[in-house]
Amino acid sequence: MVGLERGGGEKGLGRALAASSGGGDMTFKLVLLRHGEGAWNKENRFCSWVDQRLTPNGIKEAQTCGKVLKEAGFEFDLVFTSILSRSIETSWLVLQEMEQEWVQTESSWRLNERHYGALIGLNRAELASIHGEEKVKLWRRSYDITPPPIDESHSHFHEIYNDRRYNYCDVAKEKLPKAESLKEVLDRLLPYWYDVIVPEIKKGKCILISAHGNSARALLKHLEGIPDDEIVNVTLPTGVPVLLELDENLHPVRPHRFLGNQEAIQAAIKKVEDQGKAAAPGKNISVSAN
Ligand SMILES: O=C(OP(=O)(O)O)[C@H](O)COP(=O)(O)O
Repeated sequence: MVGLERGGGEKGLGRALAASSGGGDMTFKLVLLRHGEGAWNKENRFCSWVDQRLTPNGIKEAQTCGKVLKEAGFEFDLVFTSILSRSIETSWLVLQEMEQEWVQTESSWRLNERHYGALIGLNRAELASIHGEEKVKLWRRSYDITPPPIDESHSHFHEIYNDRRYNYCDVAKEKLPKAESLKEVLDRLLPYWYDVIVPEIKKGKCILISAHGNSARALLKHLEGIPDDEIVNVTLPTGVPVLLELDENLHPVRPHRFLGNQEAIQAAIKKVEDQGKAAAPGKNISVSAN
């Protein structure tokens, strides 16, 4: 369990930083979150736009996250999620734990996980044993490499594109991505960030964004100006709140902070990184190494 006592100094953090003016300068706080563990996180498969539920462990992670944020004194005014169930379910559990279930929530496909194209459903370790760990790392963590696109022959194509949640997007269904690099995630996320989220932050609202490993990485890259060749080293664990403190121009006033037990968080990051290590070759892997 993530314990505040070990991290130290987090009690009252939310209150102290709530759009406050310390020394005359406005500081906005924003909490970014990758949802709790989903079924395919556990199976080490690229989940992406396939709608998977939280595992019992993922539910616990979300509840622990809620406890951490409550203990730190956060009072959210608005929550944003993707339209994938695991990010929505995580936000419910966090708010429930914080006794803030009433907080308004808005969901957009623009916060969805990166579209992993033809890699969706594949096991990372098996893929690494075929194509090599370096190639899998490039697919997972590079900035501008787009994986092979999904097509109708993919076993999850129709499940994704016939899902009626995509009828309500602000782009036509046929224009939705078929694969994305991190750069392409940022391209579709930024209009939502600037048009919808930023105005709310500038009103002084305390915002939680419950998103995904790569949609959260893309936003973090943008906000912190992380260079293209350094974003490869940024990995987010499931269910751990990331605090960003921004000035009035939405520039970070200090580097982002993971809230909770720092030892446990570092171990969780390593676990996500290790998902790309090679294992014995499996069956049913049919992606071309282009
Ligand atoms: O669905 C995914 O991310 P999510 O669990 O944050 O929604 C991706 O499969 C994450 O894969 P990655 O950690 O290899 O980028």
